[in-house]
Amino acid sequence: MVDIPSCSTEPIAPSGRLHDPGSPPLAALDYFFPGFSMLAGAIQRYLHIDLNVYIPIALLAGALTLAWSYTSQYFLAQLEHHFMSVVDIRTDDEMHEILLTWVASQKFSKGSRRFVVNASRNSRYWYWWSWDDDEEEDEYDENGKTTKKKLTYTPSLGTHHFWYRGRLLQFRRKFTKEQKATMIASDCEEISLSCFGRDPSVLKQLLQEARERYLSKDEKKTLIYRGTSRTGLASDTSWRRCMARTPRPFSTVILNESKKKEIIEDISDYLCPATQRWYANRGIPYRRGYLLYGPPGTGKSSLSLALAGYFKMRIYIVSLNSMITNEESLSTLFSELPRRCIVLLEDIDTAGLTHTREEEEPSNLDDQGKEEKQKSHETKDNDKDKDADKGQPGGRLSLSGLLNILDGVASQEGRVLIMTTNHIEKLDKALIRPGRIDMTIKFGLADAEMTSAVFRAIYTYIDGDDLIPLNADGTRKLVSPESLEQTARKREAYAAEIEVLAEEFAAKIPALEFSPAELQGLLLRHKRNPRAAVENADAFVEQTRKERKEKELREAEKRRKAEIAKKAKEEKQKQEKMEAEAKENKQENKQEPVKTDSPATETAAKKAEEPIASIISDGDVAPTGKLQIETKDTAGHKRHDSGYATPTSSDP
Ligand SMILES: Nc1ncnc2c1ncn2[C@@H]1O[C@H](COP(=O)(O)OP(=O)(O)OP(=O)(O)O)[C@@H](O)[C@H]1O
Repeated sequence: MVDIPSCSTEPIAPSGRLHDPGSPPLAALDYFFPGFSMLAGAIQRYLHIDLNVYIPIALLAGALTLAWSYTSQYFLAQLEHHFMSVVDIRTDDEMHEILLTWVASQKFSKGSRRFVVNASRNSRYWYWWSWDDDEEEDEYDENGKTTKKKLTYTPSLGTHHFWYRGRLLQFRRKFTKEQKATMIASDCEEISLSCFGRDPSVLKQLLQEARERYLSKDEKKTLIYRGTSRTGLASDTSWRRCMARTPRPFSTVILNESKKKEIIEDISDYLCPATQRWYANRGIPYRRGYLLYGPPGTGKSSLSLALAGYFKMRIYIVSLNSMITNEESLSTLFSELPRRCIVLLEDIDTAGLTHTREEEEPSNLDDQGKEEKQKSHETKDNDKDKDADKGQPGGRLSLSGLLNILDGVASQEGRVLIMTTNHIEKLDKALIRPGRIDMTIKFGLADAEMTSAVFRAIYTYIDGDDLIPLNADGTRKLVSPESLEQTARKREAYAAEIEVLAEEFAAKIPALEFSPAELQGLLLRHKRNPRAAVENADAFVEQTRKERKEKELREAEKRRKAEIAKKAKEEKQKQEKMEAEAKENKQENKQEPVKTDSPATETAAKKAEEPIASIISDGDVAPTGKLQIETKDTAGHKRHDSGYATPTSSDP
């Protein structure tokens, strides 16, 4: 008879002996993984594998791996520290963008097995994955349909090696742990470049090359930067490149030609190196300011962009209406400006900057008056600031804050400052005095000349347009392979027709009623059919007037409601005050009854002691039914104790 141990639950040793469940390894494992010894027994019984033998080996292998990982990391860190050169690039520095753009164009990046792909220019960090802007744009076939859109790639997180000028370099991309919790993913990134050897010159060469390529690529573009905050906090503002645009030709801005010439000559003269010396020799701060004012949509921003394109300067835009704009953030932004650039401050009529210094220091007040006025202003300002402070740390920008920034050390000399506003009348004289604003340019609603110019600007044929003259029905058709002569004749006829239509259009649009932007809106609705635009001009005028009237009515209604609410509030406050005073008087009268020979005061004192019900019958009680003391002033107005006068029947 063979004794089969399978019915036993005891683990067995390879020798055929049962495992001792109390053996140290099993006991320890059982402690951490309850039921492990049962599992080990079953494996041994059915698979004939003794875990008792393998576990120590596995543990040893694990320990060795761990030790290797730590030691290799340590040695690599030491190696990097002593025998490698490393350059770290900060996320908020423009170099970050420059390097990633360079990396995106490299072979190793395209051949990377783990990578980031990007197809959209609208991606927040599209420039990380794109080198050639043209590459990115869609291509169109002759029917105007998109045919293809190139994808661009950069290596994903981790370490990547590549050769540069015969040297092995290392590109590392990683997330920083501390930032992960507070920032969005792309902002947590850190990148570094390293090379073997203690001489970092190859890294510097690479960075220099990347920068030069980047700048040469942007040479023909207008770079637009905006003051933004990554976290939405004013304390975290910095300039972010938001766009690289094909420069807007100066001729496309519709403005008085002599004015345009004047601006260009003024800025050219200012930017000339000799002028800088001239300023320096005379100790005059080397800066120049321009104020563009006028109704919305009349071309203020367009002119600023066109100037940036014309003078090949970057434009840095910050809106003073923005929630992130306060003294601290604006000061930081100004301190980060390059030497030569255009700074566009939009909406300078924004709240906080609209009270004038004249209000604070009127010349016709004596010293005491000035002091009182000043005090009342300070209180007002404090209240304003307090209100603003509720919304954001640091509060809103104040006038003196802005002036400090414009004149202070943070303001870069050599920049062209452009301020825009819709309400020049609201601006403090100090803000626009010479030295801060050296030239003021007015933008107005479209007159007949401007209207026809807007029309021509939209419909004039420009080389490179893929559309050619009108069909018989007034629409334009796509280019077909025609003889050059024929095309030229057609273009001539088209240009003549556009001239006539422009005049017709201008005749239909009432002068000084619509902004160029509004007219452009209408024309863009019919961009392939100028005749339709002319035909629809009357309807546009009617419709826009109607909409404006409705808007005005809505706003008037809103104002009326606000007025009523304000009055009701005031009334309530007045009444509360009267009640409180009446109560106070009553208490006083009770405590020390008024003793006087005057019959009027006696009556009043008697009335004060009378029960309220009897007074009500006299009709001399405040609407709440509480007691009021009434006298008459010299003009015959009844005066309640609150001090507010109401007309009596004797009033006219
Ligand atoms: N004088 C102009 N010349 C050429 N285009 C104009 C002109 N005025 C307005 N436009 C067109 O109208 C649009 C809005 O113009 P823009 O942004 O320059 O106006 P704005 O005066 O800066 O307005 P806002 O005060 O609201 O900022 C643009 O697309 C621009 O092309």
